[in-house]
Amino acid sequence: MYQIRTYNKISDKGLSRFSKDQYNVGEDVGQPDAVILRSQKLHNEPLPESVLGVARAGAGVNNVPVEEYTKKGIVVFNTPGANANAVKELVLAGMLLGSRGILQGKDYVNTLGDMTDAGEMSKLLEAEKKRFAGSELAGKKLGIIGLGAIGSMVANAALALDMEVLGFDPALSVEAAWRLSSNVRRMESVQALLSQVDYVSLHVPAIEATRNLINAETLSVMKPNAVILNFAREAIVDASAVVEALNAGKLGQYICDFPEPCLIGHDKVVALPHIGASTAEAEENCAVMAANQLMDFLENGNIVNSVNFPHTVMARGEGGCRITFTNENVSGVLGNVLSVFAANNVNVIDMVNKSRNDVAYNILDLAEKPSEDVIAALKAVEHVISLRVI
Ligand SMILES: NC(=O)c1ccc[n+]([C@@H]2O[C@H](COP(=O)([O-])OP(=O)(O)OC[C@H]3O[C@@H](n4cnc5c(N)ncnc54)[C@H](O)[C@@H]3O)[C@@H](O)[C@H]2O)c1
Ligand SMILES: O=C(O)CC[C@@H](O)C(=O)O
Repeated sequence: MYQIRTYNKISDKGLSRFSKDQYNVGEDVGQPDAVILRSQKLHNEPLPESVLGVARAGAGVNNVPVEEYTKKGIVVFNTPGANANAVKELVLAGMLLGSRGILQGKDYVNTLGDMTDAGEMSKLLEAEKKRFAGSELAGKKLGIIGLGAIGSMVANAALALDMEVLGFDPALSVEAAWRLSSNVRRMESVQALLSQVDYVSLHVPAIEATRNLINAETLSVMKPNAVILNFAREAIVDASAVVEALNAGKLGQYICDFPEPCLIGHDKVVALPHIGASTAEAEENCAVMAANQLMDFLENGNIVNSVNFPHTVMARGEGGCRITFTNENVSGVLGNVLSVFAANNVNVIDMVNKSRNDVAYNILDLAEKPSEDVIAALKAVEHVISLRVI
């Protein structure tokens, strides 16, 4: 039986992918082979040595100590694009909240609970509604920083709303470029983008290069009425610099999915409780994708959508036994492993060897299962980090 530990509320549609006769799944699983989670922070949570893979049912992996796990040979997966539509829709809602007096108008109407005369109420509302007038999105400039799964969807939707869209993404993937409308104007720097836009939406991962991407300096080039939308991560925006800019009349509004104490109650802030991906559809998509990836990894050794290991897939063939191993990405390791097979008359039928940064990953199909001594000799090869017999 494979053991899967879960953190957070993972959609049943995903968890039911794990067949009951092959998988034991739950929050209290003691010696897990794999972990599936959403936003649980794993940085200070020691994982048992038994863990081979960690699947983030979502896009961001800043809650997982990826570098540390890579050194241990733990494969980290995410679910690219699986919740992108949910985030896109909330960003659109965020832009509408920023452009019209929707929340303010609703709050005002709710103060009229003591009125009993409908005619009086109607007269009052018609007199007061000018306080809640807004402007349209059509014709406004939206800047998007990060044009991956979410950013490209937001860009295309904004174009459909007749907005002018400017984008910045120095590492745009080919797939993302294919998804993106050619009407998005490419900008060469964050500053150039920020200085022109009425709205800016952030869709970059929280990594060292994007920490406090929005700060006092970058804020200083923005239009005084501009609206920042942050549905990416807290760490990307210096919230105290944002509050200062809002208070000084140098920024229009801040609309985000990441409340911080300094933002609470500010009348130019709309802060939501990290619900960008909280739709039934997104939760299901992420959970199903994460579960499928984990099953393929545990049962076949295949690696799809990992953030730290190379994409490695080999169809199951005639072999009687499959071995996978991870090694430090230095020369000679594969040769030394194959020498162990040769010295012990083990026939390798098929194999694939891929590398990514400091790690290499290998799948080998063998004619038959090698002896325990051979497996021990393989594990002892210098620079081999971990090895499984499937
Ligand atoms: N609010 C939520 O619930 C929610 C849900 C999903 C994702 N997210 C966040 O949104 C982020 C983006 O998600 P995605 O699915 O679009 O990911 P993605 O990987 O498809 O896209 C990220 C894009 O950012 C670009 N990028 C990286 N560094 C950059 C930089 N310094 N400047 C400009 N562009 C840069 C990449 O090239 C890539 O195209 C995630 O990492 C996650 O933190 C939040
Ligand atoms: O699981 C969630 O609710 C949030 C997921 C989101 O932050 C992500 O990075 O995909």
